[in-house]
Amino acid sequence: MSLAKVPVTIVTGFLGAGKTSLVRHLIENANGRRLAVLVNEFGDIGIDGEILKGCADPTCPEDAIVELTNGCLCCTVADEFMPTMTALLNRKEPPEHILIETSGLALPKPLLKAFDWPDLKTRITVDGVIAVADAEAVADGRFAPDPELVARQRAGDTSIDHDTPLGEVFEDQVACADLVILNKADLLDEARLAVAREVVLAEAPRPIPVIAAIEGRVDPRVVLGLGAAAEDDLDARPTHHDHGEPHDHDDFETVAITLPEQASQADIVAKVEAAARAHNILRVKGYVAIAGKPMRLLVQGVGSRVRAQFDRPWRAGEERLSRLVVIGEKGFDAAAIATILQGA
Ligand SMILES: Nc1nc2c(ncn2[C@@H]2O[C@H](COP(=O)(O)OP(=O)(O)OP(=O)(O)O)[C@@H](O)[C@H]2O)c(=O)[nH]1
Repeated sequence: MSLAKVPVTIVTGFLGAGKTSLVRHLIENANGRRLAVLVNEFGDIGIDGEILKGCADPTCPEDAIVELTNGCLCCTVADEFMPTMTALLNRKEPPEHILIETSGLALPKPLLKAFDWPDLKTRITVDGVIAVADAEAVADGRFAPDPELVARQRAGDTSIDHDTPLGEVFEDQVACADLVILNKADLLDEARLAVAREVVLAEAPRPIPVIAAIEGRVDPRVVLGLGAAAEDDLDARPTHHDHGEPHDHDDFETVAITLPEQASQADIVAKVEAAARAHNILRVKGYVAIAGKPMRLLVQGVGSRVRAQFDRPWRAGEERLSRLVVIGEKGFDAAAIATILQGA
């Protein structure tokens, strides 16, 4: 057995920023390197795992893509995370690199701490923490209330205060990162991209590279092999929960809404857009059955931007079930959203 530790890359980033797109790109461009992927999502519908299994190949076979949907990885370390990691490491052909996609609501630091456990530390090293950010959302000030203020504060070197749950999650993710990817660069011009970059740099507690990307397309050599050994470097990665406060998941709410078969792709996209305009929805994703279509439709919304594509045929015997997971800040009006989505 080799004594070399297996490198692990943790991919963090807010809901809908492009983590799955990045992981998918890394699988597709593995250059023969044997990969394993662990995906964590809140909610019982594992959509990211489904998407990623769709691009499984010999270097990253389907059974090396594992999904844990039972909540926060770091809260299930003993019961789920450790056994899963051990099983991946004990595969007959062990992975040469492991990618972990965290839930968009997860704080990466508590997970990072799990790698400091003796059981894992002897076998694994955290090669790097990659934070994927939605460049448009960052430039729009959806995480930092006022990007210009942030830039001014940065110039004055005062620390920036966040009191929104969104801001806190974003701040913790950037604070933990070895590299930030400003994804969705296609949606911004150079000037707004520069604003987004400023916001990220203002958040980062230490100098880190910030690179722009579209659909997570970044050269794997830039993302993998950072050699950060992040598990030995926890103090450089501050979090809102360093002082003993437990983190909870109460700031956000997830509901799964079952829908009847939809008349057309345009129909369901229009409904999701309408719901997102009327309510403060952070993320929508799921599969939908369209009348007369043998393929299932993958529907994804981030804020009010909605995308849909047919991904694969419904399998023989598989129920043509349409279900969308909707995530919002706590207290959002799930019933009203369901009414819009279920509307005829
Ligand atoms: N315009 C644009 N859309 C993108 C880009 N990258 C991803 N998307 C879309 O953004 C949505 C979210 O992408 P994902 O890769 O699933 O994001 P994620 O961070 O994994 O999402 P969660 O796992 O739900 O947090 C999808 O509809 C993607 O097609 C990009 O570079 N440009």
